[in-house]
Amino acid sequence: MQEQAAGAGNSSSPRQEERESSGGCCLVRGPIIVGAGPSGLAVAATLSRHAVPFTVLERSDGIADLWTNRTYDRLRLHLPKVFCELPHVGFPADCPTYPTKHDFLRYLRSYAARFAVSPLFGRTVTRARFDATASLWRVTAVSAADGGRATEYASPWLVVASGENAEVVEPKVKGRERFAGEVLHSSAYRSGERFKGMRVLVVGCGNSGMEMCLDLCEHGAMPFMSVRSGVHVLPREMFGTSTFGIAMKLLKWLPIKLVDRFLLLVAKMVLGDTERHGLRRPKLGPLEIKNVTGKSPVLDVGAWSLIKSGNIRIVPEVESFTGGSGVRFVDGSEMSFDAVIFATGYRSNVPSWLKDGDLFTEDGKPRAAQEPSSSSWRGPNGLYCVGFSGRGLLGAGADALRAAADIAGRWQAMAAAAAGGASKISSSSV
Ligand SMILES: Cc1cc2nc3c(=O)[nH]c(=O)nc-3n(C[C@H](O)[C@H](O)[C@H](O)COP(=O)(O)OP(=O)(O)OC[C@H]3O[C@@H](n4cnc5c(N)ncnc54)[C@H](O)[C@@H]3O)c2cc1C
Ligand SMILES: NC(=O)C1=CN([C@@H]2O[C@H](COP(=O)(O)OP(=O)(O)OC[C@H]3O[C@@H](n4cnc5c(N)ncnc54)[C@H](OP(=O)(O)O)[C@@H]3O)[C@@H](O)[C@H]2O)C=CC1
Ligand SMILES: O=C(O)C(=O)Cc1c[nH]c2ccccc12
Repeated sequence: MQEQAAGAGNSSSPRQEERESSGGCCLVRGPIIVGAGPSGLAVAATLSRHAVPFTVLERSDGIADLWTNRTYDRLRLHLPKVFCELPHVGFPADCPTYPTKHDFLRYLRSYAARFAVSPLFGRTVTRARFDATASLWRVTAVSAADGGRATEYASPWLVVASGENAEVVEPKVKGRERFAGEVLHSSAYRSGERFKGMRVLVVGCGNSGMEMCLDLCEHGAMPFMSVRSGVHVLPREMFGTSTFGIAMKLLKWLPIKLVDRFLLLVAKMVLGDTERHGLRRPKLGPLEIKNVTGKSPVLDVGAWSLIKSGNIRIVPEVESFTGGSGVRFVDGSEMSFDAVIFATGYRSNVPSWLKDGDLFTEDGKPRAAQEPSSSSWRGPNGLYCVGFSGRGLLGAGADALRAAADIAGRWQAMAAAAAGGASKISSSSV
């Protein structure tokens, strides 16, 4: 049966044609791309420039689900826009240096429209395996709107672009079911407005935890931030320019350890000693730890001064919920809260559906991240990974360019071989 494309214009798009093959499987033209976030869009756009067709499968009902449905209202990119551009198109000149999430979404929508990327929405990829006999990736996607109907798509190339933040991470804390107040993950937090006057425990001190505490304060709530192992806090800007931009420039000339020492020296001058206020700094420097473990430094947008002034209070790691509004910490102390927000991060979901290829560890990280000599963007048998290098949007764009160029080379070689075969047939039949 011919699979009907869900997104408007998809079935009519020559780039995303699907061809029926036997056994209820759609053999698609060009690669299958899993995910229509910034990474998936960047690969699709670059393929489009190489005149290679593609099929994008996206579980949500629109592009960039993370940015559309799983982020808070006050979110802005914390790197300047020049470091967050996707390949081929910059942000508009009138867009602020640190675009809001709405600016970013506008940019992504216009990017998708410009390159005629029309994903098949509502398709959750649940399985992908390489069929060595047919030399094809067989990708199963389930459509909730269609009563959970599963469709198999097949292609010689599979691009994994489902993101490092596909699923929420929430620790299983003892006694959670006995907590009387609301418990939510940062991905479900929109604004501090409805927490006005409430004592809110925010678990985690990454960028999400910090920015939510700031937002809660600004909305008249009383935030407490639970810290397990500490974090590097850096000012978002140093000497009037972005800290990230300065770091990138210095890295061209200096080793990472030296750049880290410089960043920490300036951070100490600007922010003071964070350890004195309960935020221990990790042993590795801010850039090195990002490289080695993926842990992001906090780029401060205002929370730090509220920690210093005591408006955001630091508390230890949570041990258990004690019933009612009580929470016990690992140092044995107890406090009561009206709500708890887990700002405990995200993980990729690739290991749950990618059944072949040795590119990912069991916890969803590209193996190459542990082996710096190997590349994380290409795996065996026509498998590609975009957006898993732990280097944000800039890294995703670089992966996309490499993956699309590699696929385009193979696509063109196949097309040339097919044309050669066809001309042989036609000349022999004349
Ligand atoms: C709050 C927040 C702020 C951030 N800010 C910045 C920033 O300022 N600068 C920066 O460089 N980076 C930032 N990041 C990092 C972020 O990872 C990137 O900005 C960007 O979203 C990565 O794009 P992506 O396409 O790889 O992943 P995502 O944006 O997560 O997109 C992946 C897409 O794949 C879909 N998907 C997942 N699983 C499946 C499946 N099984 N089947 C089908 N579809 C699937 C998802 O629905 C989603 O639409 C931020 C992250 C967060 C959480
Ligand atoms: N404005 C922006 O651009 C923003 C960007 N981001 C980015 O989004 C990504 C995700 O950020 P974020 O959501 O903050 O997640 P992170 O993974 O960066 O931080 C998670 C936090 O939760 C803590 N944590 C995790 N598990 C547990 C546990 N079991 N018990 C106690 N604490 C725990 C971690 O502590 P520990 O270190 O001890 O594991 C850490 O402090 C990052 O790349 C970040 O930079 C996020 C928000 C805003
Ligand atoms: O927001 C993030 O965590 C990102 O992935 C962006 C990013 C990539 N490399 C960095 C180094 C320092 C701070 C942020 C980033």
